[in-house]
This record gives sequence, structure tokens and C-alpha cells, in this order.
Amino acid sequence: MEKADTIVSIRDLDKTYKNGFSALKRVSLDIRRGEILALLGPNGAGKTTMIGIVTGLLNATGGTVTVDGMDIVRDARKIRPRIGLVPQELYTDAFETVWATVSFSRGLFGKPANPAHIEKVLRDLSLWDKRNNKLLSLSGGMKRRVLIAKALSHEPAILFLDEPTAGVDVELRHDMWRMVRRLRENGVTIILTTHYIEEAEDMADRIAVINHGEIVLVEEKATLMRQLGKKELHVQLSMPLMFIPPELAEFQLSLADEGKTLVYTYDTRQEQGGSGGIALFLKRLGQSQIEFSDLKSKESSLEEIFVNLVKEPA
Ligand SMILES: Nc1ncnc2c1ncn2[C@@H]1O[C@H](COP(=O)(O)OP(=O)(O)OP(=O)(O)O)[C@@H](O)[C@H]1O
Repeated sequence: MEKADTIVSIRDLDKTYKNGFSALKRVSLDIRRGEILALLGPNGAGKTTMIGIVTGLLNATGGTVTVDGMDIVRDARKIRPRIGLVPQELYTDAFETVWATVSFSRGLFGKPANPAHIEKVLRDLSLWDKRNNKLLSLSGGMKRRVLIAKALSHEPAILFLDEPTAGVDVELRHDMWRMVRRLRENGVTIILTTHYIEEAEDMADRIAVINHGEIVLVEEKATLMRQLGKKELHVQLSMPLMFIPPELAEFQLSLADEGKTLVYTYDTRQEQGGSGGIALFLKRLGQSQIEFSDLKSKESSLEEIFVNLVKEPA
């Protein structure tokens, strides 16, 4: 049974391509109304395939997807207008103007014309001055903006962004994230895939990780970072060390900065479990008469957590 706050419910989704390749294997995932969910995974993990199925571009070979309780295949006509997709590439008529392309997009979803909305979208994306330009005359970054404008033209409640910031400049990236935040404030549910993990770290409420066609993890970002994160304590030594003192051998230690820094790595979970960890380490450090001038602690980033999750066994 799906929960009340679920907007998209994916159940046992399978996709086997014609060549026999199995790109999704019984994927189940609930997307919550109003959240920003970041879908992370290495190249070829199945992210675009999953988005393609939910947005109606691809057929699944098994499983179901419901949006607001309606089946995406059976109730496609009702569901399509609720969904927007910013794909990786622009497939559109190069000779059309920005205004015509974006207005036409809205019509495709059966929504009545709304020039005021189209104007707002174009202004928000700094495309207003270019509204009469033909698409072929636009720079790559401007074309990206058109893709987003098209996806927003029919005021979708759910927006999928597939690698929206791959290869875009800093300015456009910042504009996009401002826009995504504003959409979320207006209640739009957002699912994004990205290779820039710091973006997911910045933007997402929850993180789903997909690898080899399977969801390997779905978690609140904050919980994920707390549970899987490792912490490091950097101890700046008054005198450099040549080797780790044997009396500290029980701790996971390394030397950095030409022996001037002793790095103690510990698991935040262990620390919560209260197995002694850092307190014991500091006590032993004191007993060993190693003098230090400073202590700094550092948490692992989502990037480090992610790399650990999807790394292939050696
Ligand atoms: N039409 C197709 N026929 C056969 N295999 C396909 C087809 N489309 C995609 N695949 C394969 O399915 C797997 C998943 O592809 P998908 O594009 O969903 O991955 P992705 O996670 O979006 O990757 P990326 O980050 O590179 O965009 C890949 O191994 C890909 O080669």
C-alpha cells in the first residue's frame, strides 16, 4: 500500500531492452509529494531508463508505476499533463522561435494557451529577450534554458530533470538551482539525476542510489550523511612523527602533512554506539605524551559516501 504523501509509486519495475539487456531489475521506489529526490548512479546504471518509463517515453517490461494512484499506462492521458521532463538533449524544430516552441509544448499537453504563464517562464529563465530568436541561433546554454521552459510550459506538478547541469556554465547552473528551489516552494515534486554529487548534497531532501539497474539505497540526505559518514579527526602535532606510535596501534590512524598531522578516522555509527572511540583515542594520545597544537574534525562528503557505495569490488 502506498503512503498518503506518495505522489509517484514505482513497484517491481523491470526493463529488458530488445537486445536482452536488463537495465532495470525489480525497482521499487516511492517519491514523496513536494520533495526533491536526487537519483544518483554511475554511467549506465539505469537512471534515464527509469525516468523514460515514468514519463511515458519507454515501456516497462514488468512492474507498475502509479501517479496519484493512477496507472501510467492505463491513465496516461490524465497523467501526462502532470509531468514535466527536462531531457538531456534538445530534439526540436531548429527553425521555430523560442516563443512558438514553448507555447506549442503547452498545447501538446492539452492545456489552453496562457501567454502570461509562458512569459513568466521565459523571464524566469532569462529567455525573454530571445523569445523571437530561432532555436538554431541560440547558444548551447540558451538551448538548455529552452528545454527547461518547455518542461515548465504546462505547469507540471512533477518535474524530472535528467542531468540538467551537465556541461553548463556556472551562471546557468546557479539560475537553474534557484529555479528548482522556487518550484519546490510552490509544491512541485522534483526528481533529478546528476553527476555532480555536491549538487545533490546541496539540493536534495532524499537521495536514491541506483547501480546495475537496482536501487541500492534510498535515504533522507541528512540521515545518510550521519549514518554512512566517516569522520576524521586531524591532530596537529607539535613535533612531526616518523611512524604511528605502537601504543596507538588499536586506532585507525595515518600520518599526513610530512608527519605533522595525525589523522584518526572513525565511523560515526560506532561513535553513536559509544564504544569508546574518540574519547579513548584522546585519552591514549594524552598518555602517550604526544603533544599537539590543534584538533580539527572533518565529515565525509556525500561524494565519498557515494563512491564507497557503488565502487566495484577489486
Ligand atoms: N535502447 C537500448 N538498447 C539496449 N540497451 C540500452 C538501450 N538504452 C540504454 N541501454 C543500456 O541500458 C543501461 C542503462 O542506461 P541508462 O541510459 O538508463 O543509464 P543512466 O544511468 O542514465 O546512465 P548515464 O549516467 O550514462 O546517462 C546502459 O547499460 C545502456 O547501455
